[in-house]
Amino acid sequence: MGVVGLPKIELHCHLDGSVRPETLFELSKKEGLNLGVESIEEFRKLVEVPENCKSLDEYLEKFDIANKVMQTKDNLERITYELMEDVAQDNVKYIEIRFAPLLHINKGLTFEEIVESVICGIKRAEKEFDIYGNLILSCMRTMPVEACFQVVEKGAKYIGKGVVAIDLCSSERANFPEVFQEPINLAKKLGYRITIHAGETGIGENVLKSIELLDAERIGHGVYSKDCPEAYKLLKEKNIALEVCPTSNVHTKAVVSYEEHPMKAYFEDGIKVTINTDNMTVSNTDLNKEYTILEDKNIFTEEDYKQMYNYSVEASFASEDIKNKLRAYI
Ligand SMILES: O=c1[nH]cnc2c1ncn2[C@H]1C[C@H](O)[C@@H](CO)O1
Ligand SMILES: [Zn+2]
Repeated sequence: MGVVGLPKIELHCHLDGSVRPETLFELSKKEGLNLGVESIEEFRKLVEVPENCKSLDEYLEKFDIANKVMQTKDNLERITYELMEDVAQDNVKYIEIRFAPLLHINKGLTFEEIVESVICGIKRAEKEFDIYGNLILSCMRTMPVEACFQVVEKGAKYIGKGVVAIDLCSSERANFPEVFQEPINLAKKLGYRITIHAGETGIGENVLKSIELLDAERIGHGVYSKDCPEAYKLLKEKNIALEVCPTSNVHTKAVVSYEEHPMKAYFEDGIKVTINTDNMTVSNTDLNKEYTILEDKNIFTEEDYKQMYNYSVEASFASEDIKNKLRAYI
């Protein structure tokens, strides 16, 4: 579909899963991590998911090295800037980068230093490249609810100054929406937009609960929405976009193959499907690769691509001013 040259939008991209591999290798040596590898090829095997990955939980083990080096202001700023630089080369015009600030406090950085470093990286890249960026603060479902309150409360001062939304991520259990309802409802009151990872590798009911209890405006993945008719109905009625990440879904075994992914059926049924990378390094992908795979497998056409671009613009948490610029591209 010749999408490589077309403008693109990325709504679901984790910073720690998308560190430029060469930088990650360089920084891991500088930080003295003893990984027992000599070459970038060997190193890539440590940070990329293997084909035989069995589950989301196994996939999540691939973030360890990145989070060990993402513990200084300089590293956080540089990694963010380079991600924006790389995707700008791919003609991505707008990106929402997400990360979990509390994964970066291990060497004494304050919450403010962490978030401000990432925002600095975004702003520096915006000045140099033809791209805009915003930040989504992720709360880890593996951490206590109090940690989520902390992220929501401390991050609120950055709303409108780089931060746009709150997310819940990591391992998915059946009752997580009930567990995190209070801090996410508080986030809504404080002015954050809400996107939630739900129904990723199972448990379609979590999509329903994320909409009803957490007021989710977008759903991360939502692969299993079809298993919960009420959730499916609400996605349609409320125009809630799905942030689909095809290669990541194949890797986590959410689906057995691209062809078996329900994204096309959802799209044809009018659900607002958007295409994203999730983790460019862990899944060894980028937006061009995602669209090229979908074209080669005859899953989406160029017309579909344009429709999904429009869905991404409308579902983005960008200002109206930036949305207007994005609308003009296509
Ligand atoms: O696809 C995902 N589902 C759930 N959690 C994820 C996914 N990709 C990355 N994460 C987690 C691992 C990272 O350390 C964390 C913050 O970016 O988010
Ligand atoms: Zn994700």
